[in-house]
Amino acid sequence: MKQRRDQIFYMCKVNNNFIIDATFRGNDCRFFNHSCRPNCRLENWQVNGKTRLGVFSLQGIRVGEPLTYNYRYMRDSISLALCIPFFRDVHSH
Ligand SMILES: C[S@@+](CC[C@H](N)C(=O)[O-])C[C@H]1O[C@@H](n2cnc3c(N)ncnc32)[C@H](O)[C@@H]1O
Repeated sequence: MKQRRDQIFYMCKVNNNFIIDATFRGNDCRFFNHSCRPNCRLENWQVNGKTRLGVFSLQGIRVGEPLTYNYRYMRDSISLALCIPFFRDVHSH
């Protein structure tokens, strides 16, 4: 993927041993964008020994408003991932 220089990245790192790759297939969660001031949060649960991810809203969300959570890591922009204050308003949706 790095070699193809894909601009849109659909990887979600659950932990050091588990990465979900939704590049070619996935549910609607693959379309959540990053924000330093997100309207949702991602939770990692262990249910009957299996890892489950859940996305929960943090506030009321209007129809048409982009759904976001804090990726904490993004391949293509360290500043966006770390939510450095100077860049925060520039990059956040
Ligand atoms: C999991 S996808 C999110 C859905 C994607 N926006 C789409 O239209 O399919 C992650 C990619 O979306 C883009 N993206 C996500 N959040 C962004 C943001 N706050 N600002 C700019 N691009 C963002 C980046 O290209 C990133 O690699």
